[in-house]
Amino acid sequence: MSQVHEQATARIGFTELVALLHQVFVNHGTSPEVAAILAHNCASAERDGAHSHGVFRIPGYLSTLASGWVDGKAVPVVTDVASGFVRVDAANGFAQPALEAARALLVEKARSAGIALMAIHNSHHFAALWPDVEPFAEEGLVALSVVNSMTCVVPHGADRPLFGTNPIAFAAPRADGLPIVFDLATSAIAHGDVQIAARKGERLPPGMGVDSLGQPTQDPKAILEGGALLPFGGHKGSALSMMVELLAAALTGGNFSFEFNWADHPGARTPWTGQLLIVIDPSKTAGQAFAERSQELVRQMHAVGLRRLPGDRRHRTRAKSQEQGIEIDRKELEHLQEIAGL
Ligand SMILES: NC(=O)C1=CN([C@@H]2O[C@H](COP(=O)(O)OP(=O)(O)OC[C@H]3O[C@@H](n4cnc5c(N)ncnc54)[C@H](OP(=O)(O)O)[C@@H]3O)[C@@H](O)[C@H]2O)C=CC1
Ligand SMILES: O=C(O)C1=NCCCC1
Repeated sequence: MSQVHEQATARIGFTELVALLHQVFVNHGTSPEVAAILAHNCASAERDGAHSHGVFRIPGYLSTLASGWVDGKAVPVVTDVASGFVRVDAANGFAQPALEAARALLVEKARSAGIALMAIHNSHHFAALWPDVEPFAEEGLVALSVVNSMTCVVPHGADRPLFGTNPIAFAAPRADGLPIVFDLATSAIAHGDVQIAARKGERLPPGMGVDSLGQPTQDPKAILEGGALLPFGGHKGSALSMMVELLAAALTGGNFSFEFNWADHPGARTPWTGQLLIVIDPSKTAGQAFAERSQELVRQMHAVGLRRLPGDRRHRTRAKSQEQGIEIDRKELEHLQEIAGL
């Protein structure tokens, strides 16, 4: 006897997913302007297969909004501090609207001075970092960004967690291709991927984290329930994570990953920290040569046998999503439609 099984996944177009998420955010307390920015960011991550920061994050966004921990209607305050320095108070809102509010000024400064820095504080970053840097490289600029998160990583040589998973993202233009972009947590694995593994009942590779007794474990639940993550690459990743705390928190006026207490806001999930962006106009130092030089570097990397550049997997997934629609868990999609009121 044949059985008809419902497909486990469905496909949705990018514009449709943005519209759906926009409605979800507005229904849960954000302004339409904030909703537009978050919906685009979250749908872009899902489109590119960056699942740890795509629609998987929606329940976290919504419980955070419901808890009152973050202001979904915050209006960022932009201060033009100096020739190469923009400061943004995100006003206890999400980081991406703060970046959007100051983007034009940052680009103008980078183009006139050759380099400009944006320091965002009082902000919540709950997303992938590459969407914050990639657009700059698409307009010929080099961009670097760091953001700190919440305490869950044991510094190399220490006994207890202190750092966040603290990602670093970099983007640079190249002559004959998409910008070179990497975006990586300084922990051995992103917290989001540990949550996804726990949900799926999968074990992690060795070297990712420790249990509540500080013993190495491959059980994601043991990491999430009283355990902690390790930095990638031992003392090297630990030093980079420390740098992220200094740049994203101490330099911006934001919280260190260990400095906020969300106990009064049950359901809150987003870290209330800071973000730093540095944007460079390479034409000021290298003329038009920079994009040619970065292209040459890629050519030589391929010549020595490299098959995958950072960003290649994402761009392949993006192309497939654009052709066939974004593949998404059917139940998750139905839930989003329900909470969007459709
Ligand atoms: N907001 C926050 O506070 C935080 C956000 N995050 C986000 O979590 C996400 C995941 O981070 P993480 O798990 O470290 O990312 P990954 O380890 O999956 O990937 C890191 C980078 O390396 C590239 N890459 C991966 N494998 C290879 C390979 N075999 N060869 C060449 N390049 C490769 C990726 O490109 P590709 O994408 O093409 O695979 C990506 O640019 C990031 O977007 C990060 O911003 C993490 C921590 C905190
Ligand atoms: O995956 C991670 O690690 C994080 N993502 C969003 C913010 C907190 C940490």
